[in-house]
Amino acid sequence: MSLISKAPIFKPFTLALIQLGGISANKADNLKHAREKILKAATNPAKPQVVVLPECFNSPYGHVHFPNYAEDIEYVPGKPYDVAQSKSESVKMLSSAAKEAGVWLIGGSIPEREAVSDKLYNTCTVYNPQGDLIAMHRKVHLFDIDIPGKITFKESETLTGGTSLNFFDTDFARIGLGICYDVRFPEMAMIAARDGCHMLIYPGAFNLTTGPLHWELLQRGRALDNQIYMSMCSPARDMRSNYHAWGHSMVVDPMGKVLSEAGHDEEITYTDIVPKVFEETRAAIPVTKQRRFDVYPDVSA
Ligand SMILES: NC(=O)CC(=O)C(=O)O
Repeated sequence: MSLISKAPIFKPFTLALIQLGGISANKADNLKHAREKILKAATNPAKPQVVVLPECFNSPYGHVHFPNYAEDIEYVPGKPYDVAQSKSESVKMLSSAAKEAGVWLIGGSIPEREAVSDKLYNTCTVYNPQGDLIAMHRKVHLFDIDIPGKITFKESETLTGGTSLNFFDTDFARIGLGICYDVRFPEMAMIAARDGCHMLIYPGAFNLTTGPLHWELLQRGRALDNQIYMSMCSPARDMRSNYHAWGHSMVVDPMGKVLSEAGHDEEITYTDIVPKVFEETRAAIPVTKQRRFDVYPDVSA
């Protein structure tokens, strides 16, 4: 018997992706700017129910910065979390912004320091419209790449990979979480889909080498393989920073069609998520019912 609870009935909703610009070395400025954009997104005539920030929105992106910006969150899954007692100023801001805006908020990611182990993680926190912290995801797969002459990046110099897969339920959908490089690991998306997720949302920050080649391809691949909605939310590109984010925050439908795509400057996109497409795709191309676990193993089992 599966321990996974029944997913909520999938209903239409609107998703806002905040492709945040101007992320600087000043954390207070980053938090203030993110808060303004959350409230701006929520008051848009599109009336989004879910608002998303990008990966590493409160600090410059780079392993050397993580220790200096890391915050102690102390969230225990399944246990109530008292935001008023939180040691994390980013959690406090995100919680109050979600409450004021009255939206589900996927708070991008921030560097986290777990006090008991002194380990650092790249961590996404999620809030309901009452401002409660209801889910957390620590980037499972660390971004360690070396493309000669192009880009070398080693998150594992300072970070530890998370050890759990995570999703959360709203009143209208089950949403799976990942962060950036996690999208390269199809098993994670496959397991989320088999666990009943209707959509995957990954804050991310691809770069000018992998972005043009892989950003869209990976999202369309994950969407199509699993017949699921898929979205990634990037920071805006800043050529004065050390890491040049690709931008192009995106939403893809279960047929693999790109529904919205930002440019590379600061921008907020609004996209309607429609259950009909999810259901029609699965009915028309019944791969979800044609798996041959007598021939190959079920990685989600
Ligand atoms: N920044 C990341 O985690 C991932 C990335 O840029 C890539 O996979 O390419």
